Amino acid sequence: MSDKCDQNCNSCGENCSERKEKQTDFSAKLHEMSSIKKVICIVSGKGGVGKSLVTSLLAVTMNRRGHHTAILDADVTGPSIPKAFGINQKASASKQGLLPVKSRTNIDIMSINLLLENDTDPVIWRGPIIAGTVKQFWTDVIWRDIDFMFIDMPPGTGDVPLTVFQSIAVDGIIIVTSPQELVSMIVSKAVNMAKKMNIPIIGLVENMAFFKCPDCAKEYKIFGDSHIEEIAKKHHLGVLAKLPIDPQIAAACDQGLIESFNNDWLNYLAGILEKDGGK
Ligand SMILES: Nc1ncnc2c1ncn2[C@@H]1O[C@H](COP(=O)(O)OP(=O)(O)OP(=O)(O)O)[C@@H](O)[C@H]1O
Repeated sequence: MSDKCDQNCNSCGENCSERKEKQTDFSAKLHEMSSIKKVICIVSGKGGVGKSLVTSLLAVTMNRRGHHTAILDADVTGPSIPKAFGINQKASASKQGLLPVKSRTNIDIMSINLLLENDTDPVIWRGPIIAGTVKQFWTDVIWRDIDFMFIDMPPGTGDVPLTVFQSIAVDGIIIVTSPQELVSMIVSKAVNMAKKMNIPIIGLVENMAFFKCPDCAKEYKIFGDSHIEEIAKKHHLGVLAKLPIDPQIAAACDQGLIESFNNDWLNYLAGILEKDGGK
């Protein structure tokens, strides 16, 4: 029996000979020195729709509005957060736990790329190891006085998102989509997963919704007409933001300067998050 036994086999992860019942509660305990008021997951039904971009911009927006903000990069096989923030240094540790790296504007960040020796090393791990790593970002990192944590989830509805939802106390999710064919089905999958896990859906964000010509200000729908309003209505959800295709934002991400990019795209969403408390 573990020295920490609280007689609750249901939530205990120890492989103990005296186990009385199967583990059904997979929730993981936040590090004892951490304090996080709100945890928001950014998800997408498929890859490449701009989930990491929305996570980064949302963290920057909330930080500018005076909230102490953090990003947990759960996209372990495709971690793009450190690059967008221009972070080159590695994470350090104290005796008590791992310490997130601070961005230029004081956003706390943890990502697998802050732990690997080389940023270009591929993470060739199986699902349970990846999921275990994300869990450790929750249990072993000291997240001090965080108002809003944003989790950049891996794309899809597979093993890792499932483990994250089971182990981390998530307050809500934001689903990112783009105006392409198949999106309706893919959003439905993400919505249904959240419903099955009993996690509140804050709403939808459409990325790459249009391109605004810098010369004549005409808007072009590069990926065709959007069906986001119908999809949102079908699931009784709100559309929280529509982001344009903007070459400047792509350049800012590539140069590690996302914090210097000025826009008001996510202000409405920020207001909704604030209304629900968190600071
Ligand atoms: N609105 C936009 N305008 C211009 N470039 C964009 C926009 N949204 C995303 N991009 C670019 O598209 C690429 C993919 O975006 P991002 O990494 O955010 O997607 P993702 O959904 O997180 O991808 P993955 O599922 O692979 O993790 C990045 O290079 C990003 O800079």
